[in-house]
Amino acid sequence: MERHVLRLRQAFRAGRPRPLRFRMQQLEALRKMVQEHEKDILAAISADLCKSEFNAYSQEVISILGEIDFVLENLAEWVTAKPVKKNLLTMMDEAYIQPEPLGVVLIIGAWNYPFLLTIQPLVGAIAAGNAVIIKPSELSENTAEILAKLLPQYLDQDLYAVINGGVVETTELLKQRFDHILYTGNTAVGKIVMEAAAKHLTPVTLELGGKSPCYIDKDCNLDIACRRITWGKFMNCGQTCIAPDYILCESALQHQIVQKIKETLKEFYGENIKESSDYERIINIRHFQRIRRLLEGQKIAFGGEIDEATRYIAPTILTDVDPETKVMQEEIFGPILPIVPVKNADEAIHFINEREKPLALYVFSHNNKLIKRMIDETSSGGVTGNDVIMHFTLNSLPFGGVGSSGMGAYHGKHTFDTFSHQRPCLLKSLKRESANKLRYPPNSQSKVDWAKFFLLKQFNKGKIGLLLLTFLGVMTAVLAKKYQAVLRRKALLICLVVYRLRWPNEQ
Ligand SMILES: NC(=O)C1=CN([C@@H]2O[C@H](COP(=O)(O)OP(=O)(O)OC[C@H]3O[C@@H](n4cnc5c(N)ncnc54)[C@H](O)[C@@H]3O)[C@@H](O)[C@H]2O)C=CC1
Ligand SMILES: CCCCCC(=O)O
Repeated sequence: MERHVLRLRQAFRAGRPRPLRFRMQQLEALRKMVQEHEKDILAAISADLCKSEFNAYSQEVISILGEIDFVLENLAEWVTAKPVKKNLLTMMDEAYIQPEPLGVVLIIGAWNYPFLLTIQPLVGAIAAGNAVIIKPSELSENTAEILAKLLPQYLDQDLYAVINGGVVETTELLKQRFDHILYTGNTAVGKIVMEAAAKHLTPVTLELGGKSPCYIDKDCNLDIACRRITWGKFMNCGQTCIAPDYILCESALQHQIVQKIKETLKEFYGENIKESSDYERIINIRHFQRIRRLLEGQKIAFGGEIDEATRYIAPTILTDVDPETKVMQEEIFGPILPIVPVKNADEAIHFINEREKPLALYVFSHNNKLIKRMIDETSSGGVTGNDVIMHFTLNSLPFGGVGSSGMGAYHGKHTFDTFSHQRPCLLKSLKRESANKLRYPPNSQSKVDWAKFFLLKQFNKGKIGLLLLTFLGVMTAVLAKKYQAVLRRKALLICLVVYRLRWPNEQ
């Protein structure tokens, strides 16, 4: 592990990933890899998740190609230094923020969208000028294998490496020093990552999980709500971090919801869901057993069929769920949809707020004020109103968690910012050294008064005042340059007179 990190750090220190042209070339090469090996990538994702190649493309590959195109279109602007507002003391200086790469960064991916959740962070890490180690999840072994095979063929091997392995290898890797770690996975491991990172004071982005609530108001378009919930809940066999984990609604709505979801499932997956090429399977036996145990003691309103041999669990809806039962105590991360009856929105807000902050919140209602109220009175990583999951697809929105659902965010420019240091730069002029006497010892009341003058907020507030002052400042500089010290004192005296007139009582 150490030699991988050392090799990348040496290449980073040599400045290799820094030039904009180089970054663009690497991103274009990454796009070329995806295009030239689309079939291999789709086959790997499909094998890992029993997923159709159509679904593998629309859920993962298309997002990566879109992300690369977006970054290539905007990167030249992102890397450019950004001038900032100045004050009177720096009026004649150069002040700006320069984004700079952090160094060698680590991306740890998860298995449920194994290509998307490793490559999307990689795009931003390359764009920001870093060297990158990727550690795909060992549970999606086919995707991990294809990444290890293809990336070195397209990207600079001294700057971008894939290290495969499970807990042992990841634990070893986490002993190394990185300049940022972006981890996607469960909250328990997120704590392990953060603990390891703390030893090196390494900043982390933790993309974790949680139980994302979905409140259905009695005043909503129930047909549309049930269609969209069905899509987001049962996509990838429920193995989506921002899938609606459970529904909160008035008890009387449950039956209609079950019926409408049942009809939608038939429309989406046909009479025999198990035979549908659009319905995936649970990733492994361990997760299959875990999810099956969540069904114990529950009232199954629809579904419930399971087949261990093929790791099939039917889309299943539970009604009148007791919040104290196991299915409501852990992230489901599977095709089980509990409905927990609440009296109204107040009770729903209370229910949500007495639990850990979720990764996503969903509210379905015709009443926009109610949606905004639920947003204002709860907290979550992100929100989609009258739909589910879709906030993930808009890369102008930072995607991430809060509290136990994670910290930090990425997507689009937010990934570039996550993997950059925003460096403040001030280039002072060597002129008007005399003005610096104000800050040099010995100090005095007069110097303090001048300091107030230059830094006093109220004075800067008035546009006229600022314009006048700028004019006087420029005049002072011009006069000082042309007529030496004599006039300079007069110019400064003029400033003082103006200041005293404007604020006669200022101490
Ligand atoms: N916020 C987000 O964007 C996403 C969050 N998730 C969350 O991830 C979870 C599902 O993924 P997991 O089963 O955790 O994926 P996983 O089992 O693949 O683990 C994720 C990564 O952590 C590593 N890992 C696992 N145990 C470890 C340990 N003890 N020490 C060091 N590294 C370890 C694995 O090698 C893997 O690379 C769910 O909670 C889901 O909500 C999943 C996808 C996206
Ligand atoms: C296509 C949506 C992918 C979202 C990543 C996740 O929630 O696991």
